[in-house]
Amino acid sequence: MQQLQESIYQLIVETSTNLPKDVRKAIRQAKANESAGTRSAIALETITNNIMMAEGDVSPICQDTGMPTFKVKTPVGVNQLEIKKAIFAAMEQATKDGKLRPNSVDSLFGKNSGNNLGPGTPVIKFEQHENDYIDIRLILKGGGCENKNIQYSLPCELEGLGKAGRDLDGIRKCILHSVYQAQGQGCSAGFIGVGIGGDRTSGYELAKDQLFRLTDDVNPIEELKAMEEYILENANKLGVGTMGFGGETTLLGCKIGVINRLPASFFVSVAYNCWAFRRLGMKINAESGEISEWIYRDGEEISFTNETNESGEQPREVKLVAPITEEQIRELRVGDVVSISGMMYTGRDAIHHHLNDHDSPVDLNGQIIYHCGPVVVKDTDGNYQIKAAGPTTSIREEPYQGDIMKKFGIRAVIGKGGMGAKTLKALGEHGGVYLNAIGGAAQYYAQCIKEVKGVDLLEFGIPEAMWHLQVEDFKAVVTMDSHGNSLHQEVDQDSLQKLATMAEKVF
Ligand SMILES: O=C(O)C[C@H](O)C(=O)O
Ligand code: SF4
Repeated sequence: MQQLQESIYQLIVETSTNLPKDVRKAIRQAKANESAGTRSAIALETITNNIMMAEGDVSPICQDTGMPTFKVKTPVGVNQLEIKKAIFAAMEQATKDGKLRPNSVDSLFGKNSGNNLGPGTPVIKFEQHENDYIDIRLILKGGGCENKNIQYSLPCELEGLGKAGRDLDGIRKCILHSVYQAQGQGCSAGFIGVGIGGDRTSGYELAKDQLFRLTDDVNPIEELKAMEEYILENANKLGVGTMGFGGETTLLGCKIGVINRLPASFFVSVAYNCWAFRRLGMKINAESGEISEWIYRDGEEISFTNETNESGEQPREVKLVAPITEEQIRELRVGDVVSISGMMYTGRDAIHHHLNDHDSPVDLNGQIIYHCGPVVVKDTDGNYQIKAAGPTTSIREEPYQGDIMKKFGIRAVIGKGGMGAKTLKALGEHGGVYLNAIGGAAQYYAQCIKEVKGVDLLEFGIPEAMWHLQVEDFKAVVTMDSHGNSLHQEVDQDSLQKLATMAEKVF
């Protein structure tokens, strides 16, 4: 049991900190395809640096270590309850060690269990197999990309593509649409797993199962092989690009599976996974609990160190230190890069909900709010250490953001994926700016955080508390300015037009 727990702990740590080779390969290709100096190229540079930093420091690639999902195959006769116990204990340890963020939240009362255990967490699926070893695979899929999963019920009418019928071409349209609707919000470029058929539950299950396939495997069903190739090629013509910045690569992988359906139902379910596609596996000796082999680790080592693009024209870089004045904000334009030093305050879902009808625990006048739920541990001296701190998807705060900026005099918000029309209007009225940080680059940003100066509302749990952070040279891109410009709106409209050129029947 102790050895089994130790092996599973290794699996968790490696999955969270060391991106698999096939995923790295796809990212390396995306980087090679991007022209030097573009926003997407710069974002990919940060992403690849982040991947290397996470591996080197054995720290989470992304602060959102997701919904841990274990798929376990055991020889007949192995005690599955023992395995479950070992998984729970290993999860708890990995959370304590800052390799996982406490991510299990009571849905009714909002309390974070603090140890990643609770009703429904983690997800563990058992099966038996004829082999004599335990095959255990783990995927850590974050909440932001999970929110971009989508399920279609055919026939249906799709934006840009028109009617999608109960046939291969209808399926093609759904899959293309799924990539379009994700935009940059699930930290594109992403990977998709698609499930055709089943009921609503088994359809999604099948879609997620596809994420356990290697990115370069070949679909044994001829039609699906052709579909996977078609989608990968054509989704990359949408121009959403890394983080939704526009660019050459929008999709890094597409895997499609099929099961039977009911006569009345025809579901196409899509599981969207961000570039931080964390999945690993191992074979464990059923007697001793020792690791006998890693899965998803074959092949050449993939690093990015020598791949640095020669930079083309560099965007304008503006230094910001809070408190920021309205005049400073009005000077910023979409496309500018800002480098922030000084203070910023984290605030995500619970904080925005709270600030809507409460006072702020700190004076936010002229300040910067960072949409971020970090991984935090206390060191031996009792000081908080930020272990991972990338941005979270900002659009969830759309109902609140504009009002809260005006109410407290906040001048800048940092997040990812962009915000909507209401916030854009408020930025213009109030003199505010939206800054896009690179999603998933949790090590890169953690390194910019020099000190935790304080924390408020810790009762909301570590990811949801308001952390007072002192930062140095924290870089982000202006993607929505106070003059009515939004890069996100532009990329969305442009990609919708491109999607519409793909309406004609192909399959
Ligand atoms: O919860 C987070 O920190 C990020 C989340 O995965 C997101 O993409 O919004
Ligand atoms: S922040 Fe981005 S990279 Fe991290 S889990 Fe969310 S979608 Fe994935």
